[in-house]
This record gives sequence, C-alpha cells and structure tokens, in this order.
Amino acid sequence: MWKKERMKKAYKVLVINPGATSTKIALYEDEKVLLSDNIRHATEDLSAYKEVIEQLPYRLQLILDRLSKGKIAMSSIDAVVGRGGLLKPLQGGTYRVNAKMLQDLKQALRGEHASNLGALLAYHMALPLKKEAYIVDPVSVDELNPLARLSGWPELPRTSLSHVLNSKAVARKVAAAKGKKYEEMQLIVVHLGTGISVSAHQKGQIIDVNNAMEEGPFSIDRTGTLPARALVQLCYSGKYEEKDLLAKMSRSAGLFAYLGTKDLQEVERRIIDGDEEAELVFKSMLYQTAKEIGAMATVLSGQVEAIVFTGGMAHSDLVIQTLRERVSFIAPTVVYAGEMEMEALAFGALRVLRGEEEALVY
Ligand SMILES: Nc1ncnc2c1ncn2[C@@H]1O[C@H](COP(=O)(O)OP(=O)(O)OP(=O)(O)O)[C@@H](O)[C@H]1O
Ligand SMILES: CCCC(=O)O
Repeated sequence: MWKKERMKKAYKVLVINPGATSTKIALYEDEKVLLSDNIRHATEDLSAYKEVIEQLPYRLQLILDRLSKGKIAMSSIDAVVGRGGLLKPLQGGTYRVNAKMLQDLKQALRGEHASNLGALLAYHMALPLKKEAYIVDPVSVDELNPLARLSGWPELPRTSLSHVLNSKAVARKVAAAKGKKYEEMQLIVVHLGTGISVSAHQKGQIIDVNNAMEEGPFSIDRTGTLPARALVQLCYSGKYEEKDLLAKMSRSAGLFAYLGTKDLQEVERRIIDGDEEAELVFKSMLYQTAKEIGAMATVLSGQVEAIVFTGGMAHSDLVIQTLRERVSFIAPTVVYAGEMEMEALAFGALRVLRGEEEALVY
C-alpha cells in the first residue's frame, strides 16, 4: 500500500483566473500551492481595450513575466486550467478546451466578460507545452428551475450567468463544516465581487440566481436590473451603438459610473472623509443586494440553512455589517471572504488528470 502511494504521480497544474480588475494565477502540485499571484490591472490599462478579447496578448505577457520571475520550469506543468466564460448553457463539471469553445469565446457569443479570456489564456499557455487546457464550472452553468426562466416575454427567457465556480466551492465548504453534503443543503450564496451573484442552492443545484450580467443589484462596474422602457428609448436615441451600450452595461456602469472608481476600499475611505454621495451609492448597492437575498429566501420557501457571503467585497466589515442588518432575520450568516476559485479550478483539473472524472466535451 505504502509502495503504491509512493509511486503515485504528482501533477502540476497552472491555474489562470481573469477577473474584471485582476488576473489571478497559481501553480498547484496536487493540492499544494507552489505559487500564487494576483496581478492587478489599473483601470487606465484596461480601458485602452474596447473589447475584452483584445486584452489577450496583454494579460498573456503579464502571466509569462510573473512565471519567469518565479523561476517556474514550464516543462514540469501537466495541464493548464482557466476560468470558464460566457459559453452556451451547460451542466457543471470540467471541460477540455476545444476549437468550438475558443470560437464562441472570441465571438463573445453571450456577451463581453473577463472570464471569456480564461480558456483562451489556458489554451495559449498549454499549446507550446503540448498539454491539455481545461475550464471548470463556467459562469454559464445553468440549473435554473423552469419556474425561474419565464420573464413574461416568450422571446426573452431568463438565463443563468453567475459566479458558479466560487459559489459552489464555498457552498461545499459550508456543508462540510456542518458535517453535511452540499446536495443536502438549502443555502443562499452571495458572491460580492466586481459583479454580484445571489444564488439559491437546493439539492446541489443553483435553482435560481440573478443573472450577474444584467439583473439584480448593481455592482462595482455593472448595472443591475434596468428600467426597461427607458432602456428601449435609450437604444433608439441614436446616442449609442449596440456594442458600446453592452460594454457600458457590463464594464463601466454600477458604482464606477457614479463614483469613478472600482476600488471599494477607496470608496470606504471617501465615506470616512464625509463624502455623502459615496455613502449613498455604497448603501444603495448593498440595499439592492439585501433585497435580492430576500427574493432568494422566497425561492427556498424560507427554508434557508445559511446565508453565505463571499467574494472580494466580503473582506469589508462595513459591507458585511450593512448586509447583516437587513438579512440576519432570514437565517444565520457565514463569511468566506475572497474566493476559492483557484482551488476549485485546480481540483477540477486534477480530478481529470487522475482519471477520477471524464473531461466533458463542449
Ligand atoms: N479588503 C477589502 N475591503 C474592501 N473591499 C475590498 C477588499 N478587497 C477587495 N475589495 C473590493 O472587492 C471588489 C471586487 O474585487 P475582486 O478582486 O474580488 O474582483 P474580481 O475578482 O475582479 O471580480 P469577480 O469576483 O466579480 O470576478 C473590488 O471593488 C475591491 O476593491
Ligand atoms: C457573469 C457572472 C460572473 C461575473 O459576474 O463576474
């Protein structure tokens, strides 16, 4: 038995997670982190690119620079895994990157989003190494209850785009801490990143969630649900091209549109300095988030075992305290600040490398 363990191959997996304001990278050897880095992108650097896809060479070079600075032997890498983007609706799991997936991402099939770069970055890193590239639980995983799909306009059904990877990883941690299986729990997971996803988890499925690209609370750089009639009028005003409007909705709206920054810590400093507008926008974003949590509590018929706060903004005591004041009556709250996406990506690729799971075909 001991001999068998000793013979087991250790796998090295490079993980790449492009977010709206950062590119996180990590190198895992099995479950162990050998290197971890968060490359922050200044708003001025990213605003030079009209479309997300145009950022590919810029982000690729930064990753290569960091790996070379960390003296990483590229030839030792067994696989590269990236965060999955706005693909077609899919079941959860680990997918091998293929030509069809890359094509859909390049065409921004379902819209512009930083995660669209995940598979592309993984592919371009893996190609010269002659290794496979993967994605895990992309944002387009769609497990909505049929009741949640109707919008009231048959041509415009609701669809699911959310922080699935982190929300499920965190939900599994909460379940494990309670000595239960994820599939047995009823949870609301509130991912507070640059985008905000409030998801209702039942029997291991996200049965409802605000589409984080276009519904629910406004977030750091995105609109939430918009007044539809006014939006239609704006579309026909001749003021904007379709592409510009879509980019504006998902990259330069939300808190950023009001305050000119995507850095919540700066907003908190402004509030301390007495900036009333900063306080209003901050409170409004959290008021709308709390309202969405209330809605998801009704999706679970009030049977909520915990409300879980996660994502970058969950590091902020002020954010958590403000939300707790409105939603603690629903269920106990738990905080898992930051995200576990890197771990979830690495483990998804490891399961395939070890033959514990088949890679799914896109
Ligand atoms: N310690 C902290 N206190 C307050 N705000 C924070 C803290 N850490 C991060 N944030 C804020 O959280 C927000 C999201 O940052 P994060 O790096 O998690 O985003 P991202 O990974 O780009 O987005 P997403 O999770 O949507 O993919 C930013 O506005 C950031 O300023
Ligand atoms: C589209 C879901 C993920 C995000 O908002 O970043």
